[in-house]
Parts: sequence; C-alpha cells; structure tokens
Amino acid sequence: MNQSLNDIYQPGTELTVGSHRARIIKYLTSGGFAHIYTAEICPADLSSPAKIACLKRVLVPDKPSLNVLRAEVDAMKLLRGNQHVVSYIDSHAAKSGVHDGSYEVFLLMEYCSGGGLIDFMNTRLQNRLQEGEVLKITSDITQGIAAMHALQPPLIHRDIKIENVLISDDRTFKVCDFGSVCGVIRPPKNPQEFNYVQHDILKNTTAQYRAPEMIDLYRGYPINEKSDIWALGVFLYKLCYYTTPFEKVGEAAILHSRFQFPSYPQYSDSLKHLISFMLSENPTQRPNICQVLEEVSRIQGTPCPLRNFYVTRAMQQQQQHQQPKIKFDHSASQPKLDSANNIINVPFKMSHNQPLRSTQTFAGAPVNAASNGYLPALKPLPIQPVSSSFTNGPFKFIEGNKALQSKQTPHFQPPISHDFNRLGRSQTFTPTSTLASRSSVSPPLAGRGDISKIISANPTNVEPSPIYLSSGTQTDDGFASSHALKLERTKSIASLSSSESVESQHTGGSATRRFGQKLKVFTGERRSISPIKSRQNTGDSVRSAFATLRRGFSGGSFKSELPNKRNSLDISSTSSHSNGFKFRVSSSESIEEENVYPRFSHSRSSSSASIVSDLDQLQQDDTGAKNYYKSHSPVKVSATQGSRSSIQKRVQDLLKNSQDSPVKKTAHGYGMLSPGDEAAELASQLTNETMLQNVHQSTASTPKVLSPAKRNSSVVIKAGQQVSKDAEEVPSSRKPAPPKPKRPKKPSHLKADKIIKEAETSAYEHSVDISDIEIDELEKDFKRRFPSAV
Ligand SMILES: Nc1ncnc2c1ncn2[C@@H]1O[C@H](COP(=O)(O)OP(=O)(O)OP(=O)(O)O)[C@@H](O)[C@H]1O
Repeated sequence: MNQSLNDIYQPGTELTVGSHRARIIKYLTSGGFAHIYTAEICPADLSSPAKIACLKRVLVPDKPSLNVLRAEVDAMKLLRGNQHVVSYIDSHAAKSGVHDGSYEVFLLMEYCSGGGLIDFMNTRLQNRLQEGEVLKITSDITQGIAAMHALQPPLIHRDIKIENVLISDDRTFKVCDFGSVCGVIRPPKNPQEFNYVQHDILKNTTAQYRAPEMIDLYRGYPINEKSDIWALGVFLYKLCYYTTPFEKVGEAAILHSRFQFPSYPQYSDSLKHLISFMLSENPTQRPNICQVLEEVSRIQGTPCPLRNFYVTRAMQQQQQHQQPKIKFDHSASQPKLDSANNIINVPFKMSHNQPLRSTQTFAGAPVNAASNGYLPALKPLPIQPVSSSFTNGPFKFIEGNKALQSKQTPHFQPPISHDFNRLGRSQTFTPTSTLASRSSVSPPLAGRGDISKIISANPTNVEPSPIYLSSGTQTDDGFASSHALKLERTKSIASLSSSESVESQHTGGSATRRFGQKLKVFTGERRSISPIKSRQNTGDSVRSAFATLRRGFSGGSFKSELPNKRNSLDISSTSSHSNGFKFRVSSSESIEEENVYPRFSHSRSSSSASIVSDLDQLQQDDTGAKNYYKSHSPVKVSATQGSRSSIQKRVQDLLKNSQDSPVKKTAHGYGMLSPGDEAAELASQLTNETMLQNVHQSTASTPKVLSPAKRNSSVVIKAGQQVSKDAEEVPSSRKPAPPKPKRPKKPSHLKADKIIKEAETSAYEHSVDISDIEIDELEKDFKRRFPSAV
C-alpha cells in the first residue's frame, strides 16, 4: 500500500459521502489501495436501520481508473437491497488533494461484521465445514448470484470465489466485489475481438475459477451466466475441500474438467453430483443458477427460496406467442396449487436407479448412483418446476427473496412431469470431449448490450422486478446463441480505457508490504497464519476494482507477467503445471499446493464493463485493433443515436465524440454536481451521474498519492499495445477461425426446452417477428405436450 499510517483517518473524523454524513469509528484493514473503516452514518441506511456502515476509501490514479469504480458502483446499485449481496449505500468521488490527476473515491456500504468467508474457513481447519454449513453458504451465495443473473440483461459476476464473500452479523453470507462484472460476452469473431476478450478475461477473472470457455475462446461459447456457474462449482468444491479442483494440474485439467474428489472430508453423493454438474466442461450442460439453488435446497431438505425466473420467462414468452391462436384452458393445464403454493397435481417422477454416466471418480470409488436420488441433467433441461421439494412429493413454492419476486407473478405454473430418468451426466473426462464440444460450437452470439445498457435496462433503486419479463438470458443451451442478438446499442459505454492500464510494480510502503506484493504476483498473497490463502489457491487474479487500482498505481510490466499467455489459451497445449507447484504444509492437517506458475497481469481497465459494446465496435472496424483502440475513449452516444445507425455513422460518432463531445451532466447518484469540476464532469461522462467535489469535509489529511513517475517508474504498457503484441505471438495454427455456424441437432426428447429457447431468442431479438413456421412448430409442440389445453 502506498499510503502511510498517517493517512488513516482517526476515529471521529467526519466526512460527507454523497448524501450521507459519516463519522469514522474505526480503521479495519487495507485492501489494495483501499482503506476500510467502520463508520457511523447519518441518515441511517434505508434498506436497514443499521447506523454502522463500512466505508471504503480508495485512491484512484487517473480518470480511466475511475471508470472501473464506476462500473462496480453501478453494479452494486443495481443489486441494492438483495440480502445476499453486500449492500451499496452511497458513494462519492473527488479530486484528491494531491494535484496529480488522482481521485479519491468513497464508497459506503453495508458493514459485514462477520468478516470474510476465508477467515471463517480458517477457523475451521481442524474441524472442516459440515455439509449443512457448505449448503447454507452455497445457498446464500447462489441467491446473491441469482440476483445478478435475474437482471435483464443479466450481469455476470466473473469473480466468484471464496475471497469475495463476506459474512453479516446475522450470519448471512454475501457476495461482494463487483469490480469484474460485465454483461454477456459473445464469442469473438475475429483476431481483434479474440485478443480483446482474451485480455479482458485475464484481467478480470481468477485463474483457478476460470471456466473452460474462458480459457479456450476457440470453442465459440459466449461468456455468460454459465461461466459464473462454473466458478460457483469451484467455489463449492473449495468450501468442501479447502482447495480448488484444478489446483494441481491447472488449465489442462480445467479444459477437460478433470478432477477428483478427495476422500476427506466426506460429503454426500448428491453434493458431489451437484459439483460435477456445475463443472461440466460444456457450458450448455451446466445447470442455470435457479437449478443450482433448487438442487441445493433439495439436498438441504428445504423449499427453494426462489422462483425459477428462467422458467417463468419462458412460460410468459410462450404465452405471448400462443395467445392469439390457442385457446388456453388454464384450468386443464395448470397445476393446482394448495394454499401454501404447493403444486398438488403434478406427477413427480424421480428415479433413484439411474446409473451415473460419468467417468469421474469420487475419491477413487465409483459413485453409487442408486443412493443419490438425483442425477444432474444430461442436457439442457426442459422447463423445470419452480422448485422441487426434497421428497417425491409436490413441488413447493415459497415467497423468498423479495428482490427476486415478481410483481408479475405468472398466473400459472408449468405443468411438468419431471422425469429424472432423462437426467444424467454424460460428460466424459477425456480429450475427445473437448473435440466434441468443438464440433458443437454454438454460432456466435451477438452482444446483449454493454453494462451501460444493463444499467439502463435495470434501473437502480428499484427492485429488479422486470426479471420475469421475457428473458434475454441464455438458460441452458447453446441453441439460443444461434440467434444473433439485435440489441440496439443505445450508448457507447463510457469505460473505454483499456489502453490506460498499467502494471504492478510496488513502489511504496513497508518492506513487508513489498514482500507481500511480490508474493502475490507469483504465488498469491500469503497470510502467515492462514493455510487457506485467499489468493494462493485461487490462482492469479484478484479482481476487485480496488485491487486493480492498486496495481494501476504501482506500475510494472504487463509483458513480464505474460510469458505463457499463448499457451494458456492453447487448448492443445499439454503443458503441465505440475512442476510449478510446491507443497507446503500449512497446518497440522492440511497440505496445500502453492501455485507458482506464471501469473497474468491483472491491471484492470474499465473495459471490463463494456466488453460487449467494445466487441461491437471491434466488429465494425475492419482496420483492426489499431484503429479500434484509437477510438477507444469515453464516448457518449445518445439512446436515439444508438439505434441501428450505419457502421460508418457509428464509427464517426464514436470518433467525433471521443474527441470533443461535451458531457451532459445530471445530478443524481454520486451526489451533487459542482459545475466545472473535472471529477464531476468525468463522473457524469461515465455514468450520467455526478460526483461531489470537495465533499470530503474531513479534518484528516488527504492520502498521499505517489507521483506517476514514482509509482510507475518502469513501464506503463497500454493494454491495447500489449494485446496486439500478444496477438502476434499466437501461432498461425491457433489463429481464430470464424466460428462455424453449425447448429447441433437437438435430440427430440429435449424439445421441451425449446420454449425456453424461443423465449430467449425472442428476448434477444426485440425486433424479430415470429414466423408462421415457428408459430406452427410452437403450436405443435404445445399440443403434443399439453394435449388437455387445446
Ligand atoms: N462491507 C464490508 N464489511 C466488512 N468488511 C469489509 C467490507 N468490505 C471489505 N471488508 C474487509 O476489507 C478487506 C478488503 O476489502 P476489499 O477486498 O473490498 O478491498 P480491495 O482493495 O478490493 O482488496 P483486495 O485487493 O485485497 O481484494 C476485505 O477482505 C474485508 O475483510
């Protein structure tokens, strides 16, 4: 940390953060460039009467870095009020007292007095977490992530990991760190896009939690909710075994989802199956977040706390399509609900005898599927019940998380015969599975909108109630991705500053800190006592925006940290990282592997928040990355402008705006606007919101920021340049070929999920008309499945 202890606010220091007064109670800790405090706030937070909040104070070196925080703050705002997400209260930015172009950002959020999950786990080294505890944590975090996936368009967290979970005083586990959040990223279509996405993923994700489709972009899958599901699977595995499933072998194992379950501690087959299911190599075979929660609840023996919003959307979509032609007899087709909202007339078929079709080993022993009672879905699931109860009885519905409860509760529930005979896991952990997945590559998915679109589509301060409207979210299959999205680009995301990223070179702070930093680069941060290293086991990236800012501050070389970048994305690479591990006995009972294979740079730019938009821009720019990055600056395109303008016009607009567009100011969000203030102007430029200037009415001094030269004395490598350079290093055989628009043939037994697909498709393509053929097909399909309804 580049700040001395003198910079720490003393208890009693008073600040203004947005519309809140904050009085420092205590300095808690430092994270990267952030200082974390508890503070008493006035007025108390509306969402909770608590007067104690957490104040995060961050030094931001420059404007582009401010964009990063903006994306994080915006994501927090969208999720505010969800009890499984660390709640945003207020924020504020101003120029720092040091006149070097740096800024100070204050973020007030809910204070989680229980500390971090990582710390909790470290208290349980001798007595590992029991299944009930694992399930409780997983359920909470799944609900937090569900709140993101439920948005339309959805938000992808991209950095789900143990370290990003905090515990509130009521022992609720909460997701934090939204610095890596993005919208759905469609598969890159050309080398420029490929390099851009690759770079963005390296910056914003953590190696051990990276999904196969993130490592091997040539597979042609979008980075979407299913990538979060993978990370959540790794998270769940680590909760159980205190290490990640791919710790030993690394990427080669990730690419084929090759892992084993340790024999200790012992967990039920159901839980292991769930993990395996979530870690399906093929993203289309992973469950969606609602299905994960349903299964967690089933294992817990409790009702599922959320409705399956994917199903609801699909049903609504179907209803919309069919209403004009089909006389829908609700009474015949819809399941009857009892007073507790339980379905009472839906046959529930659950096979306990389905053999598990997986070559995966469970601590060396074959899985006894018969004792499992539940087998994960082999294929994208057909419409699921909103929730399944643990027993073979009726599905149960409860009104759980308010933030996810629809104000438009559907009038009917899906009439489902949930046939578990059809469920099973087909994944084989052989290299051929990769080939198979390649052969069924989904056609490119066009962008679903950048984060600015997400923000505008999901207004803050409002419960994400539109989640039950038609979904633009991919649920289960890649088929939907064959429908290119036609979401209009309403405005160019403000955070177009990847070229500004700088690299780590620690230049200040104590010797201990420097040592710690260095360790972090190569092996993860050490915690001298803790055997569960917050970064050690999780690989290379720490993806909070604040962490990035720290690295941005400290300079360093991106290139130096990317010796193996090419290999890392080479699916054919057989490079084993086994030599890169050394065993370290970190406690009497746990032996941890220390990942020492090269880390990638983690400099973050705001690009993470705008990748879809950026890809669109790249796509339109035939002259490639060079020109793209030239125009890669904060741009404002109005909503009306953005709609389907020609390529030339859009490029012209972008270039023009990047050069001289005056910024439209509004006055909400970060606080009041001080006209003329550059920080406020920037904030407005980035977010249509404003920041307060000099709101910082502290009696304490402003933290010192090292001069750029000092903190970045070696090299500042622009991300764009580096990416281009790396692009040259990609062997020609690995040059991305345009993804084949090959659409895998859908097995007939999966036709039910067509409803979901249609819903998704329709949601993506707002302007697309449903053809007669499709309607006929829908009709036929509907008649076949619900004969009583017609
Ligand atoms: N809302 C909160 N309530 C309680 N403690 C918090 C809260 N936010 C952060 N902390 C504590 O501060 C630490 C650092 O916070 P955070 O991770 O957000 O900062 P950072 O700069 O992103 O750090 P890093 O670079 O290590 O990720 C966390 O590990 C946690 O212990």
